[in-house]
Amino acid sequence: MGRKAKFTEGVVVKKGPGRKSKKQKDPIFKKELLADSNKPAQKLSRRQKLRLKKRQTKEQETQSKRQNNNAKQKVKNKAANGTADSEDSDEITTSTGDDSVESDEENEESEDSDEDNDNDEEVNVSSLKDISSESDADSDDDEDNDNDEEVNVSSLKDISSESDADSDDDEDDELPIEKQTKILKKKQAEDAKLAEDELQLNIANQEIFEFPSETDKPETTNLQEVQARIKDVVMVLSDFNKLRQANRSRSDYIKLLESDLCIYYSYNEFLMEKLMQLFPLSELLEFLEASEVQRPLTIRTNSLKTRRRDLAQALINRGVNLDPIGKWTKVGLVIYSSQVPVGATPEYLAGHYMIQGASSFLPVMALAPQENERILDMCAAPGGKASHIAAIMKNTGVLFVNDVNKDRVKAIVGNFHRLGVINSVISTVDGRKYPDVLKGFDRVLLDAPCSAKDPSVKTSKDEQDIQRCFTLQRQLLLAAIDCLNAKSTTGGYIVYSTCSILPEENEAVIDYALRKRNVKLVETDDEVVEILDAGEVEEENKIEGNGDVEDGAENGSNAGKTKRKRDNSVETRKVDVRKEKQEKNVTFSKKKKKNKSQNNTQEISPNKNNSNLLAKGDKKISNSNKGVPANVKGKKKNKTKIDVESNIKWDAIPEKAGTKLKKKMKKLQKKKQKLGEIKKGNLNKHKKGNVGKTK
Ligand SMILES: C[S@@+](CC[C@H](N)C(=O)[O-])C[C@H]1O[C@@H](n2cnc3c(N)ncnc32)[C@H](O)[C@@H]1O
Repeated sequence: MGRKAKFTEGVVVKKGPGRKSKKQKDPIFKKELLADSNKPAQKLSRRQKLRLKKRQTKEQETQSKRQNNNAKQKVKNKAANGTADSEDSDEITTSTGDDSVESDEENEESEDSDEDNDNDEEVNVSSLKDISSESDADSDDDEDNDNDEEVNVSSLKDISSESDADSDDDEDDELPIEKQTKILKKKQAEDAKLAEDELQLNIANQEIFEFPSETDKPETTNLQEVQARIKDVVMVLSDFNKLRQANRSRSDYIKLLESDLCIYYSYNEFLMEKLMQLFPLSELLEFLEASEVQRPLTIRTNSLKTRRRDLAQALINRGVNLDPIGKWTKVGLVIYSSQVPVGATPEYLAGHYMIQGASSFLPVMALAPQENERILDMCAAPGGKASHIAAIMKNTGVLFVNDVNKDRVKAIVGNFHRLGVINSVISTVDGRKYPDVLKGFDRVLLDAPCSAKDPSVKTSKDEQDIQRCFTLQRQLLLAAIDCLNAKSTTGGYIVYSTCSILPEENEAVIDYALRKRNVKLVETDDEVVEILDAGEVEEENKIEGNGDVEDGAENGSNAGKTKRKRDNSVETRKVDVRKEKQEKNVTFSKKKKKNKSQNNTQEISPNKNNSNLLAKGDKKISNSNKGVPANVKGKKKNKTKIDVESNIKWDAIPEKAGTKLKKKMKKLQKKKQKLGEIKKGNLNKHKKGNVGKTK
């Protein structure tokens, strides 16, 4: 950094862009300094003197060489043209002379390094300056970064050591420490090369996985070793012909993998074998890993008592860190952390929410309960899904809630009281016998008992347990179908769901019912399919439904955006995938699609009651929905309601309002009064003891 002096003018300095040139006056140089620039500076160190001497002798040598060359050239030129042109050589001589002058003025030159170089000559000068600044202890440029200077110097050193023709001279000039650095660098490069070679060798060796002998295997208790072996075996299986050991078959490797997976993930061999049959290898590992991850804590807003926005605010005020689960549900919240126990907040005790896994919302969304229907939840304890159904029904109609386990039924009663469910009849009947007690329901939910419910499922289940499970599931499903009213004007649907991923407890059960009863699978609503797809649930296990009226009604459901939202949270998605995989949902219906032709429906034989269920069902659906999907319909209805409630103060119709508005408001007032009456009526029902009533 600094200014560039104009030596020819003595006192005037060229103005450049540097800051100093603007701030300070032009420097003044002593005349004697400028007069004889070839003289060595007075205070040269011994080493500098030596260098100078060397350079001078070198210059003399080059000059004499050039003079010789010039002379030769002149002779040649004369011989060729008879004219002498020595301009170029003169220039060279001059420039060399300038260089030498400048290189000697070490202290002054170091100030000039910031100046823009306009020509090659100046570039040469500056690089020489940099080199000289190396030994200049009195460098006065306070704006230069020390480190930068070091880097420049060292890089210049490197360049010069590589390209300088006089490198021998430089080596002589090097300090011992510089020599040592060079040696060290060389050694480091050699070491790095050796390490690289060794690494390559190790990789090559690792690729050959040695199959453990029978004696080695049982001793393996180190989980890291087991994990490494799992990786190795998976690699071998991925390119079996190339990586296998000649005397080992594929089944040997698979057996080894199975036993290692059992050790590593704590499964019994029976279940691991089942899972290995179910998933391709890469998916299996993904599934096992995902199953180890703790599910996030999620809650469902009880729309009978509050709105999600208000609940979220109340919980945030208590130090709960939460978020909406996703766009696909307007009632779910995921809780990341909480300063208070989530199961004991005043909001919980007041029944503003239910602690419930997000995937548990799906069977209810698929069931798509409608207001004023007669709905049965056949295996309902502790009442998570049942209370969700009641909320969607807005406490209208009748919800029959059943579970064979009396102790668990107490939990239903407690939850319903807390959540304010007042449209229910609770019973403790063996579901298989329920058709003997009651039937004629518009919709039935069968959230069946399954092998996955038991926490010890990974180690305790065997073939017999699974068999027992799916036998019960089959019987329950047949009973549920028999409970359904084939002539229902609004429904006629069953949703079957389990937490198990085993086909024996899902697809096979459905298959059985399809053979045993006059029912058929129906398409699942797009919005639910999208949720399931986002969770990578298998295609054939679709949920059917007419849309989530509650969600749509409350907040304008927009399940189409589910995927995008899920991508935002990797952790949540991972866990959801596992849960959703476990919760396979299949739907049965005694009637079907809106566009089905009469012919089609008549082909299907009537059930026990000898009625043509499909044709009737079709008609009813189109009547009730008028061709609009239920969720869209719900949204529209609700939008009006929200507008009314948020924009108009019911008790004060402004006097200035026009007659039209007044009329409208009065109408709305009446509507609200009516709504109030209905609620009141329900409350009275509740007082009469409908809740908790058992049969
Ligand atoms: C998966 S859980 C139901 C969970 C419930 N749907 C919920 O969301 O809270 C299965 C329930 O089925 C009940 N169950 C088992 N066998 C039954 C049977 N034969 N009849 C009725 N319920 C039965 C169990 O007691 C258990 O509570």
